[in-house]
Amino acid sequence: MNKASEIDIASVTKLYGATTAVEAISIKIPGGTYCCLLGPSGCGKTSTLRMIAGHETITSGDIRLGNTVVTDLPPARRGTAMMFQSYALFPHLDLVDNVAFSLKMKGAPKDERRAKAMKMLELMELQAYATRKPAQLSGGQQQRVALARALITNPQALLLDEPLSALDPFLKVRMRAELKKLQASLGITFVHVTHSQEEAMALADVIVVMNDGRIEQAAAPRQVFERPATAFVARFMGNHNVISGRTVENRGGTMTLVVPQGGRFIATDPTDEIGETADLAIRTDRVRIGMAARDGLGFTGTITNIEYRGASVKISVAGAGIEDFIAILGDSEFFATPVRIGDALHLCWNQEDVIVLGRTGSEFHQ
Ligand SMILES: Nc1ncnc2c1ncn2[C@@H]1O[C@H](COP(=O)(O)OP(=O)(O)OP(=O)(O)O)[C@@H](O)[C@H]1O
Repeated sequence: MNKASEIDIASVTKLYGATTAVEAISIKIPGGTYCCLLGPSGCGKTSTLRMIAGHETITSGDIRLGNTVVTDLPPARRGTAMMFQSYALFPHLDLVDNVAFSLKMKGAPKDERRAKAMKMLELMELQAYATRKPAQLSGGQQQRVALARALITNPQALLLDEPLSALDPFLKVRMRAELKKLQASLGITFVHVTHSQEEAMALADVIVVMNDGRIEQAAAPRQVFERPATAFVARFMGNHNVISGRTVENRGGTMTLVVPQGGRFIATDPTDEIGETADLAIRTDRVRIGMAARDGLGFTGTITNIEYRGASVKISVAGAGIEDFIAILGDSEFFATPVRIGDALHLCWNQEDVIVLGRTGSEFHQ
């Protein structure tokens, strides 16, 4: 295999007529990284992937792979390979011919391309099915054929467009582990488009969260989850409450206080300097029930819903101008003192569990 190459996306914009699909995004994906482009439908993930592959023209900006600016190169000359959502296998060809297809296009002799295709099928543990047609395989096996077909060109980067979406949930989790293993053993860069937070968290070294054609945050999964940069990222990653609050300067430094609309300051000191309003995130599993601790922040509301989830219980509370605030409690904690819908409940959390969020994605730092 080739040495893994960095992918440098520099101020890349994609317009389709009047529609801005991707707006001046910049990111460097280090060589050998498993990178997931994550975001809701229409945020520009696929357009970004297709521009890296060369299947879509770049309106402005440049893409570099290793030392080569590939902006104007055709797909076959970029050193990338693409695996499509639908696998795009040829139904009338057997597995060997499917896998060998791109070598045939390049004019490789028949013996050579069949030998290489067999090697790729062996890598994917499909050698026993070499003479079958794609329709005679399971979904997971078809996916491995598509991988073999993409990897036969010895790419520096493999580009995967929602590669797991056609699989049932059980197979999805299994193939996810296989993709991760494959990337680690090949050592090449994988760029994987997904709208599933869970998939991105499980696979990626770097998650690029996109929204409305822009990058909201690009960081390791743990950082994206524990330190979401914006309200969008916190909401999209899930398991966070996003509320409005104010930073307050006091003698001990900056402190963040929650100011529910129409409610009151909590744990504030009259001498404190009230700062700007900001969005705050509080992880749902960091919320506790009961009286506020001395430095504890919180509010009292009414329980609007309770969902049993096995190991945990999800409690929704509304009050103090906050419409829907979620607390996830361990099952034993919940059942020790069970509460019911309609009960009043005090929720609290610690100062160090408050994350101050940036306003827009423009504050993106690598
Ligand atoms: N060929 C096209 N012509 C016109 N508009 C397009 C075209 N392809 C994409 N778009 C628009 O560009 C925006 C970004 O689309 P893109 O497919 O990149 O998003 P996505 O995040 O991959 O979405 P999905 O998850 O639904 O595939 C959308 O508003 C989409 O409607």
